[in-house]
Amino acid sequence: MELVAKEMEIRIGKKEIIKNMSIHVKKQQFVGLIGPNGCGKSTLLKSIYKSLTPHKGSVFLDEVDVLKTSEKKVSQRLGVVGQFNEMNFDLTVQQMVMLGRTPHKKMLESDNQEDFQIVEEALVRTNLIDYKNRSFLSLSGGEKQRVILARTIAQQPKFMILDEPTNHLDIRYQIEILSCVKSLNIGVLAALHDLEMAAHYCDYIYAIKNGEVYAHGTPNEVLTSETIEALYQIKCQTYINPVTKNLGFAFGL
Ligand SMILES: Nc1ncnc2c1ncn2[C@@H]1O[C@H](COP(=O)(O)OP(=O)(O)OP(=O)(O)O)[C@@H](O)[C@H]1O
Repeated sequence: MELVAKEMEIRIGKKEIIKNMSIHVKKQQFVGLIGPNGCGKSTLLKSIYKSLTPHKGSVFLDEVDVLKTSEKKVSQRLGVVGQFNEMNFDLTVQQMVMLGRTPHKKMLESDNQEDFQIVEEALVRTNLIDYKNRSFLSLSGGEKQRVILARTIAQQPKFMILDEPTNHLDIRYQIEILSCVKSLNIGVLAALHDLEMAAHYCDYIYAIKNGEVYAHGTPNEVLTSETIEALYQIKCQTYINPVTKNLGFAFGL
């Protein structure tokens, strides 16, 4: 699916958080949002997945007018992996992942064989099969994050939004999670802090500063020393990472 968010404006109280921002994610593209803390990445994403209502703008997933469509219909297409995954009641990992099937079900419809199969596959993809019967609340932050990804995969979305999906994850799992999402071959819009990960996984990047698009283009076009210095107010030199053979970054104040 393609995502087109046009001329978005979001105010919280009197503060203008997002100012006339437009984002386009083409079919099967992995698009990154980068930018300093507080620049508006999460706010923009929340308005796209209907957790916050923008003051102006439109969001379309193909022909679906997201802002005017019910949450259930949107979540049959759109999956979200957010930053915080706190819950007050406990479920097993399998039950948590099964919740991903909810948008596809009628009220009180029970889980069928196909649902269990889809959940099993999502657990395998996220390396969680051995955790199936563990209590969700007993998991580490990184393990919880993988369960949330598994739940989103079980939702079988046609488009995915990720808000710093690799928070809490060690380097191996950062790579595994992003590779797993990439292998789904669906449109993805992801807020990412790690620039090397962004360089490696993104087909296209929007750099955000003070609620506006500061630069956009391919990783090579956007992730230049000049742009990074201007975004984060630091010194930066780019190089080719000898291990990944990709763009690498050296930082200093
Ligand atoms: N409910 C709120 N009330 C007041 N200000 C808010 C609220 N939510 C967000 N903001 C402000 O909006 C700005 C953008 O926040 P947002 O969380 O979108 O940034 P971000 O780019 O995702 O940051 P980070 O990288 O730290 O997650 C920040 O200055 C934040 O303090």
